[in-house]
Amino acid sequence: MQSNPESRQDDPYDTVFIRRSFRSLVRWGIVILSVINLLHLSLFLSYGSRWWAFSALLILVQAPLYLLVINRRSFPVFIGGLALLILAFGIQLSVYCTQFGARAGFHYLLFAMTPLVAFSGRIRIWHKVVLCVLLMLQMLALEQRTAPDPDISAQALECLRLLNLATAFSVISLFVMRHFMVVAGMNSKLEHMAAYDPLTGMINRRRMAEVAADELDHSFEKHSALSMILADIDHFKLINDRYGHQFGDQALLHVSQTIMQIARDGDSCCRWGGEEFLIMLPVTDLQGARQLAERIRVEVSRNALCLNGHDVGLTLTLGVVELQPHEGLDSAIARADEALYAGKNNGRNQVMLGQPAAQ
Ligand SMILES: Nc1nc2c(ncn2[C@@H]2O[C@H](COP(=O)(O)OP(=O)(O)OP(=O)(O)O)[C@@H](O)[C@H]2O)c(=O)[nH]1
Repeated sequence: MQSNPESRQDDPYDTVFIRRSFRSLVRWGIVILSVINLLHLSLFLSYGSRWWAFSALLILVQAPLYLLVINRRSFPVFIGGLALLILAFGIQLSVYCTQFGARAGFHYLLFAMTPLVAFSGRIRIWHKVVLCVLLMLQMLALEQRTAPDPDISAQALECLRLLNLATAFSVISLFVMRHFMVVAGMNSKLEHMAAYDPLTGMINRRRMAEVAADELDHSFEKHSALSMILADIDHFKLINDRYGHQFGDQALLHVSQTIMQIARDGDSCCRWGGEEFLIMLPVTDLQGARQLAERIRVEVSRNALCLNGHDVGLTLTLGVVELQPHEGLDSAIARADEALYAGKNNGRNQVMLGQPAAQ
């Protein structure tokens, strides 16, 4: 069995998707950190504090680490750069808190680290809990800091506190919202993958079972007719063997497109299996379904596929049934299948009507 080298089988929370999402969050975090550092620098400058020099030094030290984390594809380099960055950030906050006291609110920025810990992939859950507890302890320790003689005015301290508080709030909101959007987007992609055939774009067997159950209920409630067509490409194995699987796939696509063009809006077209298609026709009786099946058959047989300048003809055999009152999906499909194979035995390239269900 092939496995993805990037995914770890023993940890369901560690997926390629989570890792990509985490890296993207880290990139966002770096952009935000750069902006905060610049804001701190300009605040120190505007209030005439000599701490602007420390702030500028931090920017110079952190810049190469940003590049290391942003550009590297190798995990050890990425995680090493990130660890150094987090260490530098932790030291930065501790120094600021020691210098200005908790009143300046630098420790609030530690809150903003929690989404990064929570959304990371390779760290196990209990390691994340330990990291969050460590963050909390550091925050509580910094919260106790007092600075009787900060090198800055009370007004500047208040500005710093508001800036740090607003930053922590914004970063958490941004990370959580961004992660929600990524997860929601991924979820709808997965739902689509679970319901559609990637080659033809038709709904798959799994989704068709749900659609058919709804159609059965609806036709039962409204006492309306409901029919189905099971179509199978003739001698498809021969086509694959003679012209190759790629051409076989092209043939499947061609037939599926013909079916979808001819079917009406309310009809449901499904790739039922390898070279089999199931079409559900609400409010359609047996004769209506037979006519539609005949149109599909004629259209497919008329339009040959071109391969290296040669025309390769395709034909379909189709089994058609109208569902009988209280008949289940399995029974109707079994009747359509019988009709289809009767058509195969009768020479193929034809539409066969199913026998009525045994009462
Ligand atoms: N290219 C391609 N071939 C497929 C796909 N799915 C199934 N097949 C092939 O379809 C062929 C079906 O062959 P059979 O079931 O023997 O039927 P047939 O050759 O069409 O014969 P009749 O149905 O009796 O006319 C097999 O060779 C499968 O490998 C697919 O997605 N792409």
